[in-house]
Amino acid sequence: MASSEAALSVQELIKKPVSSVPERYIVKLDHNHEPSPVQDETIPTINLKNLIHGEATLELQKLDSACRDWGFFQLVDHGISQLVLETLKDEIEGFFRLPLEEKMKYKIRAGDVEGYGAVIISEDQKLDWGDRFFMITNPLSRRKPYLLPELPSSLRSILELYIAELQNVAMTIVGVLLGKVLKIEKREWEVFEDGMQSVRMTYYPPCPQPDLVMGLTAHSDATGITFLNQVNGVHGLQIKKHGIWIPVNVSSNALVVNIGDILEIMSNGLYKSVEHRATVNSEKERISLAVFFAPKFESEIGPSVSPTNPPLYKKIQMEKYVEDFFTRKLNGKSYLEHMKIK
Ligand SMILES: O=C(O)CCC(=O)C(=O)O
Ligand SMILES: [Fe+2]
Repeated sequence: MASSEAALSVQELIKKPVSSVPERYIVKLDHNHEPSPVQDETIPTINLKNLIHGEATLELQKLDSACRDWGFFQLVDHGISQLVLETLKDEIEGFFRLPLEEKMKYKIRAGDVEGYGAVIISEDQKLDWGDRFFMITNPLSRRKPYLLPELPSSLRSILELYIAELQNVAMTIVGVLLGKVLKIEKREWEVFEDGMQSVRMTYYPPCPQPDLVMGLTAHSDATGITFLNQVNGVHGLQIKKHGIWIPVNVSSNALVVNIGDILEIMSNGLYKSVEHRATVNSEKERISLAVFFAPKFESEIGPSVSPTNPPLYKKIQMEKYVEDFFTRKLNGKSYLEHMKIK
């Protein structure tokens, strides 16, 4: 196997028993070894059914404070059936079990960020302990013909069903947050309808020295709102609160939802796009599926402001924003910093 291929797949790397982690994956981490009073805290739970039907006002207040204080919540009663979630799990597990040659058909091509594998910018770059598959799924015109359309058909159909259902859930939540709570005019947030949608599937193999590596480097999501499905129920996600990394424990079948940079911008800083990262463990593989929603490429993104609420962020064309973002490496919240009016 050529060295560039070895770098593409941690799953391949650990097929031969390894007792120590190769240098390229070793990173200095601020694991919180000291007990901290906030470590017992956990992200709020929001019930989608209640948000729509039941005690909507109470649930709406909970959602509003979750997005202000945490930037994260777990969503239950989201309406996505057990059957869909189980089929999705089987299909994604099956995909990562395919031989490397099969997965390499989808490998990231030079200069691109979509496809299977790691985005390698330099030879001395540290690598995450995880194999990723990232692709844009909407608008249809942006789908790379050799990615989603070429996936095994059973995986493709369940993914398409899942992302179509999530699109509705995302629209409901964006409508509640920006429309009902923040009273932003519909024309400003309906840009999420038929907007940019992308998907990242990640396979994190068990690691002999999990404290030396990172499954996914700390970052905030550049998009609007993200739905994370812990496909095989293994935990590993951590979020940064008051400078401390807090592990996120999710109930089974709940989806983790988080505010991305664009919703932080549109809410003029009221809702927080919080840094998060994925850790790995020595026993169990972990699989996650993140679906990202953002405004249409033709729209302009910027904060909704009033005379008493002056803008804290710049305005930018969505097309330009995506282009700028994809040319940078994931690095904390650096891109959002660049959008701030100083
Ligand atoms: O796998 C995870 O838990 C986190 C994934 C994530 O944050 C991302 O794909 O942006
Ligand atoms: Fe993320």
